[in-house]
Amino acid sequence: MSDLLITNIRSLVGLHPENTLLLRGSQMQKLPGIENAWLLCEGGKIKDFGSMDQLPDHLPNYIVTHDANGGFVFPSWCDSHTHIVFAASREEEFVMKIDGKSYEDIAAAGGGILNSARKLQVATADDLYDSAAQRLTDMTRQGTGAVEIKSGYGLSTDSELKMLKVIRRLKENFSIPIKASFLAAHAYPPEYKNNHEGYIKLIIEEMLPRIADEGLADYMDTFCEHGFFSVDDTDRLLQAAAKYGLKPKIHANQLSVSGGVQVGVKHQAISVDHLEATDDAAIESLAASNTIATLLPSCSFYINIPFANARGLINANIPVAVATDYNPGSTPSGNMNLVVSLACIKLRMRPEEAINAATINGAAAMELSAEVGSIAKGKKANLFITRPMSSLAFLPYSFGQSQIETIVLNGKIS
Ligand SMILES: N=CN[C@@H](CCC(=O)O)C(=O)O
Ligand SMILES: [Zn+2]
Repeated sequence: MSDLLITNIRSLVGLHPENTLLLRGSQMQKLPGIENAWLLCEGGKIKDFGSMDQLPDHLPNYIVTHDANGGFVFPSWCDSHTHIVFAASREEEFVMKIDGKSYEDIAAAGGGILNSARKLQVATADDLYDSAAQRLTDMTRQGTGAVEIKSGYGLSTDSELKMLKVIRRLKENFSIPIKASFLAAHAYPPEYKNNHEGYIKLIIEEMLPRIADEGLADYMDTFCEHGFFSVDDTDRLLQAAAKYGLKPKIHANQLSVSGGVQVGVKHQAISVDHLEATDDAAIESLAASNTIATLLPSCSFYINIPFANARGLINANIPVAVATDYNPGSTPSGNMNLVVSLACIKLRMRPEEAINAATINGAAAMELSAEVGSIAKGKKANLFITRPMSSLAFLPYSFGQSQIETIVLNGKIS
């Protein structure tokens, strides 16, 4: 692996001290950096960095030099909430939404998650792998360097295992860190419409042991929402998952105040995600915990639901992450640059806060912040270099347009 020296960096961004693994509340305002910098990658890791007036003059000649030419260098985005394994797009629902149907109307009409499940159940593992690999490649080209991927469109033992095995193949074939979450509790399949207990039992007694046995998941997820999985269902599922060492990362308070935040906190969830409908009780419960609030502003944008109360969460000293929620129904986009812009525009996060939420806190929401999410010696050299920009704020300001010029993964220009 040839080593890489990046020179003439206008600003090297995200230099948190090596022991910083998570930023809470007001800590998120700080995004330390070095102006006019260089950065050296060795063996796939960040070896050293400094200011251009202290550039080491005797570097071995096997080092490849890349002139950033006044661009900024950022740690890669860490996208901690995605559903990128799916069989087909759902643009017919997009048109229904334009015609005024809500997310719940579409789900009640057999669309939504059940629509994706029907298509996934008949798809081959190879086709699922190929389309997910294409999505993941596109995401890395847009600056993402670590990702979490959920099951949840299988809704049967065989199909959930099929999805998780596709995620395992992605882990094997991509060089970026990938975490897998088990989300069979995403919707009740039609055959269990009137037998919720039967489906919960199927998850607990049949799916979980097999998934744990084959080491197919890192986390347990549930869609804790009225009309989907109740607080009691979630409580039982998270308790069962804990027996197999699967920590929770759950969907909570997306469409209504569901109690999902509190049940997640009760089970020491790594993160509770969505929170578009969060109330004071949810904020209080998070403030007294180590659980991360992961906000998904491109989902709010796309399905026209309220944006999460990021300011309330940050003011309560809660760690906030942002992620894409890339899925075929509520968010058909894996673009973290857009997420960061929406975090500023719609969640009223300052650029520094939004960038921290999309890097170090996103990494923490996958328990990866010792490895990625900031520029620190010894961390994986997953970064991107922008075009020359007038300031840091130009990145989210220029929404919908990518400023990224060069991607570096494992210390190599890719
Ligand atoms: N809300 C639950 N799951 C996804 C949407 C899934 C779908 O509509 O296919 C989400 O995070 O938005
Ligand atoms: Zn989701």
